Amino acid sequence: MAPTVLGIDSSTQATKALLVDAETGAVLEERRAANPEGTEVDPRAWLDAVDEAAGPLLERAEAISVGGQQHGMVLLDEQGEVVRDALLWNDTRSAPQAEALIEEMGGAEASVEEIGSLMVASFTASKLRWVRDEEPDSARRAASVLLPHDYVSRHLAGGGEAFTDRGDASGTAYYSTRTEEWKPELVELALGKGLELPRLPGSPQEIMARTSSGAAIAAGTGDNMGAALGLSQGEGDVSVSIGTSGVCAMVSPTRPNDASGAVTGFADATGRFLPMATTINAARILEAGRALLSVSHEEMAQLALASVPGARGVTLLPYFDGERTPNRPDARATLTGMSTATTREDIARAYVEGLLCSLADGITALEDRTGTSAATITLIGGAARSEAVQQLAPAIFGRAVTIAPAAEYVALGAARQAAWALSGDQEPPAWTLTDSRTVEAEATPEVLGAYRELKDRTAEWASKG
Ligand SMILES: Nc1ncnc2c1ncn2[C@@H]1O[C@H](COP(=O)(O)OP(=O)(O)O)[C@@H](O)[C@H]1O
Ligand SMILES: O=C(CO)[C@@H](O)[C@H](O)COP(=O)(O)O
Repeated sequence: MAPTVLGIDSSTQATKALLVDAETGAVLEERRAANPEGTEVDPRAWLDAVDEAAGPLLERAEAISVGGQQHGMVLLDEQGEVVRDALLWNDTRSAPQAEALIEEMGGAEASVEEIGSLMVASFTASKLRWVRDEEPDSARRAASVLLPHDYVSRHLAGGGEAFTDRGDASGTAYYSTRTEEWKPELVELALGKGLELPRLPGSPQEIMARTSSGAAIAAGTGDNMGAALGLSQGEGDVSVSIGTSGVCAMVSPTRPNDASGAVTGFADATGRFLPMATTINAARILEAGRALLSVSHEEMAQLALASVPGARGVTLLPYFDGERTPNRPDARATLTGMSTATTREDIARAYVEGLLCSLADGITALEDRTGTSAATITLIGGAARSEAVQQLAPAIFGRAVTIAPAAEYVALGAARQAAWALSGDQEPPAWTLTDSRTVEAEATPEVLGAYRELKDRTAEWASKG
């Protein structure tokens, strides 16, 4: 019988666990548990969630791996106890600290040279600087810093030395994607003192630890790197994930280099790179629309599809919770173009179009900055289940879109990494995705045009204060 492996996704809204056949990638069982709301979270809640979701499956797995939301700052003291709540990727309070660090590093180009990306409030280093500035007691007590997936992996190993991987490390802003090493001097720059950092693997398929019952634990990775593995993406393939965050990611053989900050230059979990354009607002745009209209997901989709392209002049710039791409941490959403004839259908349509236009800008930025046209574009994530998103994406992106069958691709990617560690092979196991379908539609460039016009106009307002 083929061995079974366990892939875990500790993402912003939930922890998901998949028990998977290591040879074929077939999902044998799936469980989930909710993670706490908010951008500042007690990380011990993720351990309860992983116990609930993955606990009953652990004994059946020969290898395990954890994908997790990127960038979150988990600060621990000398005894390994939590110093303060984790600040998550979507917590924008450290925006001034990110600006200060860019300046201290020598400017935008120097930031990209050192860490592969332009520093923003999402990155762990800017959160460390915020702690230095605002909570000197926490800074004094802190002895080590972990990412969410490292913290969960260490729990499954029953404690001991923490470990991570190059993919998730590349989102900290104290790791060099050029030399593939930690940059402890950047931790010191950010926090005013050094911290212990998790061990990095020698190879992507290294077994980093074992559970108490002897199952191998792989290095794990950031959730977006996990999704690329779960989709078995090749070079030039683009995934568009619509979860809490909106992520356009392309697997690339070359180290990205974008000082504008539109595209971050992360590493992937296999030895390649994963340039990404990431938004803070994504699935929750539709949640906000649903709340406003008091409808279910399905009704929201049907309302949106009952309107017309451009929502009869209504345009949404969906920066509800501040935004990261473009870098407008203090922004709020703007809805324009309403008349007394505007209907519920038009509002629903504007919300779906606003979401898709922000992702279309992400795809354009990725293609521009990498100089590579997307070979394929695959939609994944919770809100990719929306019928309206599926039908309107090809019109707004102006090209064919692949709809992957609804599945937890981050957890599947973690399972693939676990199977890889178990086999010790040079390459991850070849798992094939079945049941993907391609959707096409007539392009509606005028919708993206209206969105971009509003985006430019509000940038002017922002710069005028
Ligand atoms: N049919 C649907 N239509 C629109 N949004 C949906 C649908 N099903 C789930 N979602 C949204 O997907 C989001 C969760 O997506 P997911 O990719 O699991 O997020 P994360 O990985 O950030 O925890 C939730 O905000 C939920 O409302
Ligand atoms: O900050 C980023 C990527 O840089 C986010 O994509 C987080 O990794 C959270 O992802 P989800 O929970 O939305 O999947």
